[in-house]
Amino acid sequence: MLILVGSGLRESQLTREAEEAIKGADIVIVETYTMPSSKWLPTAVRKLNSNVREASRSELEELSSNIVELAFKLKVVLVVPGDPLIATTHSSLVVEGLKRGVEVKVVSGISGPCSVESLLGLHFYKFGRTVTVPGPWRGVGAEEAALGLLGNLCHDLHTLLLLDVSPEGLSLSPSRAVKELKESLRRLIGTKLDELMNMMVLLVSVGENTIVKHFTLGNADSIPDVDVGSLVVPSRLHVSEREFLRYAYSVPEDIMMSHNKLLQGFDACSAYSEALRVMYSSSA
Ligand SMILES: C[S@@+](CC[C@H](N)C(=O)[O-])C[C@H]1O[C@@H](n2cnc3c(N)ncnc32)[C@H](O)[C@@H]1O
Repeated sequence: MLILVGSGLRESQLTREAEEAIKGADIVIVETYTMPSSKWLPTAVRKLNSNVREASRSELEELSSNIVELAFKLKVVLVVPGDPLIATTHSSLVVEGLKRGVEVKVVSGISGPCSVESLLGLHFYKFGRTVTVPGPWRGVGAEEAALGLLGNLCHDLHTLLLLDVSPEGLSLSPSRAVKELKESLRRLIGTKLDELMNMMVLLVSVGENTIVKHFTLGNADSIPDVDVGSLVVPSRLHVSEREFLRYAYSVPEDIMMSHNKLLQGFDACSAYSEALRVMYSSSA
């Protein structure tokens, strides 16, 4: 049997179901490479089971057919930070197991990206496509992320931007992510980017002490660095969303009102079509 277990974001978020699965496993594999802030995880898992192996990305990729093989005879548990299937590639392991007739179970965990959306108090139904800002180690620009953002703005939807994690397990810094995003937006929409410089961006790092900082696209120099974080560009904020941000995170009302005014006047759909045209013609 193969069980994918989500650990949540810290030890106190390990569910009873997760603990039982880990305790009852013949072998436990732990990966921490998808989340830079999960260094606590192997120690927490070893408190519940002594047969624990830590796997890097390449080890896990190499091991994946062995994992499925082992799961025919043994109870194999793969522990993943957050939720095991949100913004990770582990669904291929589930499919591989099912294809080969192995019993597969998934134990959900509290997820970083989901917690970001939840804790901001923004309307869940108003989130559009989630994108990842790639790190310099990928050797590609952030055009895909920029397109996703413009498409969401065109549809009046919020955008969650995840920060890429390097093969060594380091997160792209928020200020570098904004720099990459601006460079890509400039390539795609040229001077229309100037109209977005006062657009509000939120940096969110969910933890025991959740951090929410607001800044503008044009003024991202003072953003703090965090171990793990996400950026959110809200679409036009509803009054209930503004109240939440104001009372929970002290985001000033005048900043949110000028953000709304800016988006009201910005023709996001024409910027989006221009960006698509640039992308399309440069890749043709
Ligand atoms: C590849 S995703 C993995 C998500 C994981 N499977 C989960 O469910 O939490 C990792 C990205 O999610 C975002 N993220 C994860 N945990 C976070 C947290 N505690 N606060 C803010 N963003 C977080 C960051 O952008 C991070 O680079």
